[in-house]
Amino acid sequence: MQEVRLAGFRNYRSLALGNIGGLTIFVGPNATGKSNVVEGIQLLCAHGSFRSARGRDLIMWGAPFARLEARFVSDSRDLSVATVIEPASRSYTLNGKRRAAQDLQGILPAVAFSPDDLELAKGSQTPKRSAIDLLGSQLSKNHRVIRRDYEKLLRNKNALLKDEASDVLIDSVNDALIPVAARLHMYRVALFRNLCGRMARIYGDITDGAEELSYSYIPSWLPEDLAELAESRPYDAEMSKDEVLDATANAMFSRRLEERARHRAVVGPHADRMEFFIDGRNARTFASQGQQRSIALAWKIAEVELVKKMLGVKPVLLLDDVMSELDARRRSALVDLLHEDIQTFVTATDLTCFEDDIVDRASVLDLSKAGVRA
Ligand SMILES: Nc1ncnc2c1ncn2[C@@H]1O[C@H](COP(=O)(O)OP(=O)(O)OP(=O)(O)O)[C@@H](O)[C@H]1O
Repeated sequence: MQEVRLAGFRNYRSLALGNIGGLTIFVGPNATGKSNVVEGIQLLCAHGSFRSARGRDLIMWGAPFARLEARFVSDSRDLSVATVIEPASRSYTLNGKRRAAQDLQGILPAVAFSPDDLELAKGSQTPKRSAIDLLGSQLSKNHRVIRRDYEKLLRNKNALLKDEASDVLIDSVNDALIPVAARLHMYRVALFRNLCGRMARIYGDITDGAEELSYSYIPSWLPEDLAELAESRPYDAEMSKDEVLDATANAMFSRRLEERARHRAVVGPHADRMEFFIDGRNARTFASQGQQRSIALAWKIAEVELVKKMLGVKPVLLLDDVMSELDARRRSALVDLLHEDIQTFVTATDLTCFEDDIVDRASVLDLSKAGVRA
């Protein structure tokens, strides 16, 4: 990425970054807009962001729309991508020509790591599902399209359940939902398995082989006794697409009264869970904060590896405010990536958490300085 421009985005009326090198460190006191720049770059690359904000939150207060643009070289070609964000819609261009978001997928992939990711091994499941789908959407157009279709159908179903619609209407939306749910499940599980295989090795490296990382992917349709078991020890069952289809359809049927009573869908990939285990014990309940952070770090390093392997390009790495959150050992695992010739943007309130050699080869941009923000 050689150039980035943000206009009417978050707290930036206009920000232009040119001659971008391998490593850029954005510094500035709290609330200067460091995370905002990183979010803008991630939206340009991944067409999604670690903050999952609505359009109207991304547009500068009072501005009609936001425009993000990046110039970069891919396969020796000069390319420019732009995203225009309006309150209720987004549009994308490649070299000035209008494109669908999925057509730009994977051209300029990004891996972002923010303090929220440090919670990836903890309780809430939503960030894990979002992280795996955001990664999948960058790696495969199909994953993106299926996820979008699934979310649309799920919104329809939830609206019907809320309105206490007739069984006929709910059955018809279920008929459309089941195959899409099964496909999204298959994509997710394959990706999660691939990611976790790498994470296990990376986690072993971070802990000098002293601890073993394993995982469970717990589908929402798993019977309660098996789901409980999968929460207490690693679970990774291989199932064919037809088996997943049947399991989804059966669970939707057997839990239809529960869905009616709760006025929302309880079966489907939006309710699947992912758990990690250290030496066979559930990390959510037993891991120390440091161990949970190592899992998050292993997840992110594994994402970088996967993007490189599957897309054949190095992702842009966005490290928002995480350096100061990691101890020296974990920071050094992350810094190893900075030596891998991966274009990286890092934010920090000051430079104290960086080794001298890192600062020496970085472009340091103080976002609080006049002239940086117009
Ligand atoms: N749509 C918007 N329009 C204008 N300003 C916004 C908008 N959204 C967020 N902001 C402002 O942007 C400011 C900077 O936010 P940002 O999260 O980038 O700060 P930061 O430099 O990363 O801070 P910290 O070091 O505390 O994480 C915040 O004060 C916020 O109120």
